[in-house]
Amino acid sequence: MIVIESVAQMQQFARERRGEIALVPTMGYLHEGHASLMTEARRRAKTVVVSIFVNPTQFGVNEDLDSYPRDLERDKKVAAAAGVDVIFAPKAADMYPEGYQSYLNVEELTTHLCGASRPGHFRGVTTVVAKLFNIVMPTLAVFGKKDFQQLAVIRRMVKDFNFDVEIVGMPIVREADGLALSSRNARLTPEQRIEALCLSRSIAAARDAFGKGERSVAVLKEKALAVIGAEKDAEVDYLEFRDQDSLLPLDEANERTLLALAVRVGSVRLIDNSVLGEE
Ligand SMILES: Nc1ncnc2c1ncn2[C@@H]1O[C@H](COP(=O)(O)OP(=O)(O)OP(=O)(O)O)[C@@H](O)[C@H]1O
Ligand SMILES: CC(C)(CO)[C@@H](O)C(=O)[O-]
Ligand code: BAL
Repeated sequence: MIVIESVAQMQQFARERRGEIALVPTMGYLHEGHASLMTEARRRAKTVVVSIFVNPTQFGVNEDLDSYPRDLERDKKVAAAAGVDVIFAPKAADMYPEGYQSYLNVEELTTHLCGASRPGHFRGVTTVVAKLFNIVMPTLAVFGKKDFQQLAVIRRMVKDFNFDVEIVGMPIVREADGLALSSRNARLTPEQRIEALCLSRSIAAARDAFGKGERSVAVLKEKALAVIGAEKDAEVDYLEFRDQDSLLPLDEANERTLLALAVRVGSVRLIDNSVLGEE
């Protein structure tokens, strides 16, 4: 495994391997969720590139860019164990040099859910992912369904801008107790780590009621919110039942309905989701 920091060197490497590259875009502090994406990339392509870049353009001014966990030495071990060929870890000044002024935006899908809570976030995500596609030149890129809206936005961008990249979505990897793996979990205190279970437990409550035949979104929402309301340090950012394609609100739930939520546990904002009719 090699580590490439320079954009120009990465692009040179990609030119030589074009047609056989799978990309796994990440912000680092790698965990088993990321490893599942790397394993899928390894299965599908001859050359696997993992990008590690805490992208400043997707963070709002009062967000956690500075406190976002980083540890390249640890990341190298996780990536090597998953059979990764290249870690691409560029510097912000190389990705956004002086004079930089170009952005890509998906208009409609980004107005909902995380896009509403984090204005400008998805504009930063699509911009950096488009840049990564041009630098790494992958034939396929693997993303996690934990960031369900991000995956939908990227699929839209690829379609609208005719990127010649296959997008692969992978299931959410969870701890044994149900908490979705996330780099930000590292910032939870032991007490908050227990409270953070309210995300997956609220999903379980809604799924349970749905399984018993409840279809009213108002009732399902009340049941899911009650689980989070019982926690001292947990504050709901949003908890929504949406059409999984348009992300628009619904009154009646069905098998394809997406339950997506973002909850602040102390100062740590966590997300989770589930499609009601899926495992
Ligand atoms: N638990 C998980 N299961 C599957 N995929 C995941 C999981 N966590 C993250 N991913 C995916 O890994 C990719 C990189 O995500 P990122 O580096 O932001 O990790 P993260 O753990 O989601 O961090 P954050 O704390 O910012 O939520 C994304 O495609 C994301 O959906
Ligand atoms: C896709 C991504 C790597 C872009 O910075 C990021 O949003 C993430 O880690 O999900
Ligand atoms: N996984 C999404 C990256 C972010 O929260 O900025």
